[in-house]
Amino acid sequence: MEIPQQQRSGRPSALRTVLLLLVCYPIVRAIYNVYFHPLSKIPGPRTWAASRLPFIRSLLKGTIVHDIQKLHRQYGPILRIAPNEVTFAQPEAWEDILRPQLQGSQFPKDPIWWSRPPGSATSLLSAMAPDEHARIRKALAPGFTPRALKSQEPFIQRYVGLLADRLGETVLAAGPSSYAEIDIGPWFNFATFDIFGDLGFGESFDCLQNSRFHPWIALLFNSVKAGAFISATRFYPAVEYILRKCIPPSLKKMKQDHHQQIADKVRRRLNYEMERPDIMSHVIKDNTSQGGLSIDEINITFVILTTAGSETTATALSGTMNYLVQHPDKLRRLTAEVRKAFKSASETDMTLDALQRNLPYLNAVLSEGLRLCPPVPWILPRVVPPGGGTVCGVWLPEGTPVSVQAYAMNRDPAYFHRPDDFLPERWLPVATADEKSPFFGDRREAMQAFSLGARSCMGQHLAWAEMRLIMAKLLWNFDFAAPEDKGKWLNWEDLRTFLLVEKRPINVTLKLRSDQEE
Ligand code: HEM
Repeated sequence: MEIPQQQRSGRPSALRTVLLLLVCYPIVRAIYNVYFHPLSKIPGPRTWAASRLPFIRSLLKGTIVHDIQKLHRQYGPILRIAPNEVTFAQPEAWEDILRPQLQGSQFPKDPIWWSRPPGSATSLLSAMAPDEHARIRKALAPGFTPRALKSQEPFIQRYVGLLADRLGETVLAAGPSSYAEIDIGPWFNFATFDIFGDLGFGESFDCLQNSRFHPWIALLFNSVKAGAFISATRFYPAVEYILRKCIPPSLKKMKQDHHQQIADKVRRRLNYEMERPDIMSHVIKDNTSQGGLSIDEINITFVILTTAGSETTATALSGTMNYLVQHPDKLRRLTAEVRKAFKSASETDMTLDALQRNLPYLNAVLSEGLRLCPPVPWILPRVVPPGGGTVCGVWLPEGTPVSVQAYAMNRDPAYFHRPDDFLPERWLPVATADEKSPFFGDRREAMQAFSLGARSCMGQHLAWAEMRLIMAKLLWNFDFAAPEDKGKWLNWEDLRTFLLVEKRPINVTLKLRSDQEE
């Protein structure tokens, strides 16, 4: 049978039209994005303004924080990093985005990064609506006050003591009067995970006991990395849909087992008959009142707290120690301060109170560590609320994702003198009081390692307590140094970021302090 002429030519021409559209649409869209989009006047590279792809590439490579830092240097503190997104490296952005003054003008979280996976309960981090977030935060808050911290001090002291003991054994195993060369990074993780295990679930993860990660924790960083990949797919819902369909059953089973383990841990803690002043005790106590948390909300929130509270603190400690051993003069000054302040490193001498009050250089060193190695190097996007909003003097249409670049800002010469150098002195009181100090003009408010506002870090008192005690106890007990072979030194700027910082070995040498050997 002969196919009519119209039909014969119709198919190819329909196909041609579809192909033409597929080719033309992205080009037209890119031209619109660069020249006619409401954000077209905001500085930034054209390729990033034209399409989301350069951003995604940088995110998946783990270089997003450094790429954006370079772009800020080139284009200034207000930067368009995707067709519809703007990021800021200007101190005022903290207040404008995270603590807006006008009632009802909260910038909610961008669901691309935070929305919960299907079937999962709402957690503190995934709660989008301000009132739902406030309900969960209120239930957790009593466990994070300075008063609660006081009653949690014995738990913290126990694990930090165990950390010092285990490192002491490692040194002794290397032979008398000798020194050990170790990667100190995992040890910080062991301590912070064990502390949170006990404060959160009533049982440590036994990382210090076994000198290795609990299998569950070994999965956590990979899941944070996977989180970056999942967020990338969400920019293209069809890709996200297909990838979700392709998840192998073995991976789904692993996830289920993981959740079951957490649920078991939480159940065991909830069944305790004895009172213990940990974080969970406050959740249980207040849970009978209206607005308490469901068991699923407790499970998921405590999983998130485990990473939020442990990985971050360990990163800050790793970064600070890495800078210290590479700056022997600062290390010497800090070690001397710690050893002079305490007769012993016992719980009764080296208290959290004393560490906070009497060691200005320790506090300055940790602040400098947080500046150069922020554990949360960029605050993931919030969304401009209905009606639009102004950030750093720029009006933005509603729905625009906006973020704060902590890493770029902390190393910006516009805000800090010699910004890439490790100079704890900038945080000493004299630097703010003495006009002649080179650090007098530093914009210290640019550094907000714990963020600001309704969603700022709940665990900052705990984090400071852990950082001070761990650093002081180790320096009191051991002499630290960098390995002689500079090839083993880590350059913090080389680390990749997948929402959190991906660490590499922090090689240090340590021996028992020389005035104690005999
Ligand atoms: C040096 C250590 C730490 C740093 C630098 C840090 C930093 C931060 C930052 C920047 C945020 C805000 C993230 C955002 O809004 O996108 C945050 C949130 C949070 N942090 Fe931390 N954190 C640290 C340790 C801890 C610890 C020890 C805990 C307690 C277990 C903790 C619990 C939380 C919680 C619960 C939130 C979410 C608060 C909310 O959404 O209402 N953090 N942290």
